[in-house]
Amino acid sequence: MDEKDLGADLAKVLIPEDQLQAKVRELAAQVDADYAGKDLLLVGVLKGAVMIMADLARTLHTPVSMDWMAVSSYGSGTKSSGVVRILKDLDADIMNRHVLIVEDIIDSGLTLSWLVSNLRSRGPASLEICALLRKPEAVRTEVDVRYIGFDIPNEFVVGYGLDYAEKYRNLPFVGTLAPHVYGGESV
Ligand SMILES: O=P(O)(O)OC[C@H]1O[C@H](OP(=O)(O)OP(=O)(O)O)[C@H](O)[C@@H]1O
Ligand code: HPA
Ligand SMILES: [Mg+2]
Repeated sequence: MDEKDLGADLAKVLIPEDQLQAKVRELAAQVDADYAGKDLLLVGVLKGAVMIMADLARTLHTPVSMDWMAVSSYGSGTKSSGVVRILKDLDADIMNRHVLIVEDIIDSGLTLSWLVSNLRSRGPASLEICALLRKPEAVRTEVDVRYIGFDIPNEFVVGYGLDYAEKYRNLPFVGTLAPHVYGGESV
């Protein structure tokens, strides 16, 4: 799918597919350098992180294990409810393991700050974050993010894992949603 197939729902392409893939290679090179010789567990945050998790894991040379957590704070809207719920917990015990959380986006930062304190209490050997996208508001949270793909403007974005009401996750690029699709509600 490319820009010609945007239809009426998407306002514009913010990050085209080739830029996403180039960034994945950059992030993977940094992770490879930092975790050489270590036993690394990637923790993907469902469902948004599915694409970045799959692409990052495939690009890494470091052998990794992969586990998933599902938490939800957005429901079907464009605003964080502020309440984080665990929908699916990790299968793995992360005590004494090197853990890298893989996220699609840090928006308000609520999800990650909650997740970091939750996972830290389980005693990992190390705990770092890799997030593909970060919005300006996230800078205000205390979460220390080791690997960042792109800093983006404060617009609601979809594609490459990111949804609006469970749609658009399968777009291979990141785009902004036309305001009429979500009723012009501010993000
Ligand atoms: O920084 P925050 O404001 O907390 O927002 C970021 C989180 O919100 C989205 O998840 P969502 O709850 O929509 O679940 P999903 O990944 O299944 O779409 C996104 O995937 C992040 O996990
Ligand atoms: O901009 C966004 N798009 C999709 N999901 C999100 N979750 C937090 N922010 C966003
Ligand atoms: Mg979502």
